[in-house]
Amino acid sequence: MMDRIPVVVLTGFLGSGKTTQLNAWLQQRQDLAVLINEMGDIGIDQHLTAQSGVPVTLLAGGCVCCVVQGSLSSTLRNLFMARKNGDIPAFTRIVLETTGAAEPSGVLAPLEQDAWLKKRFYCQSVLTVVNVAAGVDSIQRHPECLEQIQAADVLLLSRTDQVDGARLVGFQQQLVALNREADQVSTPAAAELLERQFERRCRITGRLSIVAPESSSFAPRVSEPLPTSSSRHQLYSAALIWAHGLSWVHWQAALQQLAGQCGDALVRVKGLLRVEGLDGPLLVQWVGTAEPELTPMNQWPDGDTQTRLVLIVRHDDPDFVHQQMAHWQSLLTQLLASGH
Ligand SMILES: Nc1nc2c(ncn2[C@@H]2O[C@H](COP(=O)(O)OP(=O)(O)OP(=O)(O)O)[C@@H](O)[C@H]2O)c(=O)[nH]1
Repeated sequence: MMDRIPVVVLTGFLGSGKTTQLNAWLQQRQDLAVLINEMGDIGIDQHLTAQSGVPVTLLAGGCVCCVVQGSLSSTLRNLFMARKNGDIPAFTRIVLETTGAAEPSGVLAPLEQDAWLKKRFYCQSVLTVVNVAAGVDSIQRHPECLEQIQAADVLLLSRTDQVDGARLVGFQQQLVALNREADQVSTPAAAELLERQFERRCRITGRLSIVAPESSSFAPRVSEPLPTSSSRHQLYSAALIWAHGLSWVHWQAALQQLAGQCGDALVRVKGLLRVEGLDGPLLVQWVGTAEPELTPMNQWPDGDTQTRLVLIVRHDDPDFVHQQMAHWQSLLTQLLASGH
């Protein structure tokens, strides 16, 4: 059999720190190809990925574990052929950054079920980023978090800078109860991790051998059967593309309004905002109920100076996110019209 190309699955809940970890690897390694899967219809992450010269492909519009599995298969085929024909550098492995809602075994299904792909690719590892500051609450609230932790070969602990030592140790023990086989490593993890092989996965024809949790106290509160549509997660996204800009102060007020509208349902916001007086966009990174992080960027990553923002909520009504976005957009229009 020809040498197969390893695929490393980088997963972790929304906003846990996947792109941040990926960027750290891209600064050290030129021999990767990267696939970035985003839930929303517009991609933000590919603009935040270091300009490293490695091939980066965006799979937008849904989760690779269910909605865009077909796109994953065709993208892997295209990458294989482009590499073979010398159209792109001869990468040694693929890093697949999933959406924060992905179920890792669903992500791997095309690699196991498609005979053509199976001959050419294999899953080398599942690396799961866990936001230590969000802690147990996040695991209890979001069933995806638990699935991702249990599927991991290695747990990459992010935001260790935001918790004290005792809390970190306590949380690590709780993670052992959920997946006792996975090593725990703080981010940014060294790039050597990308080489590590995990025997149990290869032996069982690439299938995940999920480690059963010892403790039931982490059982997710939402325990509905998992349908295969995009609604399986009760996580829904809406995107805004807006040609206009506002002052920084008005953007802050508008973001507060968005938080008020969505309440506890708000899970993740990220975007590039056009701000009057700034050459580049204002990068918004907002995870759960924490304060939004607003960072001015020197320049627009792709020359497109429109405001772009993705909102992700957890709600049982799929229309909720669109209603909130429509409501918010009318607020933005009012702010614009008010002449601020
Ligand atoms: N303080 C701190 N912030 C972090 C750390 N890791 C990530 N962040 C911040 O957390 C936010 C989200 O990080 P990302 O790397 O974009 O998270 P992600 O998992 O790729 O997000 P999604 O793709 O939306 O699921 C960003 O503002 C990061 O700067 C960390 O270890 N410490």
